[in-house]
Amino acid sequence: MSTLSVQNVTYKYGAKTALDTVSFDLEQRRFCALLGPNGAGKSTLFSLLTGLLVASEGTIRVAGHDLAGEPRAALGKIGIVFQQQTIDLDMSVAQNLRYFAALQGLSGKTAQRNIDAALDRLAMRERASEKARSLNGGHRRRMEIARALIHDPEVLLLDEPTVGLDTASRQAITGHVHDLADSGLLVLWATHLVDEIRPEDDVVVLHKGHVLAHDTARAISGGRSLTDAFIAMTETPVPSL
Ligand SMILES: Nc1ncnc2c1ncn2[C@@H]1O[C@H](COP(=O)(O)OP(=O)(O)OP(=O)(O)O)[C@@H](O)[C@H]1O
Repeated sequence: MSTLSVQNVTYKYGAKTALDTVSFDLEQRRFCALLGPNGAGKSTLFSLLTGLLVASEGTIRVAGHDLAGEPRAALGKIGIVFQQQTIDLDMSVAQNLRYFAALQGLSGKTAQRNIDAALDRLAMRERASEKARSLNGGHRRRMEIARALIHDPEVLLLDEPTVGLDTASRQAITGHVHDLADSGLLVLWATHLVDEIRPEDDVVVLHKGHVLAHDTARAISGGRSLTDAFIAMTETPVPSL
């Protein structure tokens, strides 16, 4: 059984088809880049995976749970880091996480244990008492990733999580998230930046609502750089929508 299964998913904004019969299966303990240029459909797919939008056609299963039929069970297995920052700058790191834990129905010792574990996974425990406002952009992002792990999900979704960060912060975050995948999570990382992807990572190439390729970055590159392979692929005409 796949940890995340997307089968023949189609989504239309009115007459505009944003995703057209998109299918892929992903396993746990993998880092998968959802790679696509602007307008490819990445955000639309994330909105479907998190239940913000409902697919016109097709099925999504998370850890064996059908998103349409068992939304609570399916969504309970997902952690999400949105592209836009969603933290309270006037609260401390720990307060931000405690608030989120409460929303997840966690309290007391269980909440504290999960918060400590999540902060440890992002090397953020020593920052717990600091106000979020005092953190730089990279540490704020790490706090948001820790927050997405509090309820112990199996799938971690990140929507272009390094936008606006400097090179050192980007490298730190891509490193930490690869470590999370190595420790057992399935990571789906939406990006249009090929330098965030390692040769052994999975890549789903999305373009104009179609999956053009799904393989390891090394296989997709085929001896070229991933950048050259991506450009060649996304210049290839696909069925017009
Ligand atoms: N609310 C909307 N109404 C109509 N069309 C939309 C809407 N939102 C997105 N689209 C269209 O759907 C397609 C996919 O958009 P989407 O935002 O999912 O792509 P993306 O890969 O996330 O792009 P970006 O990297 O720019 O965020 C695009 O053609 C976009 O113009």
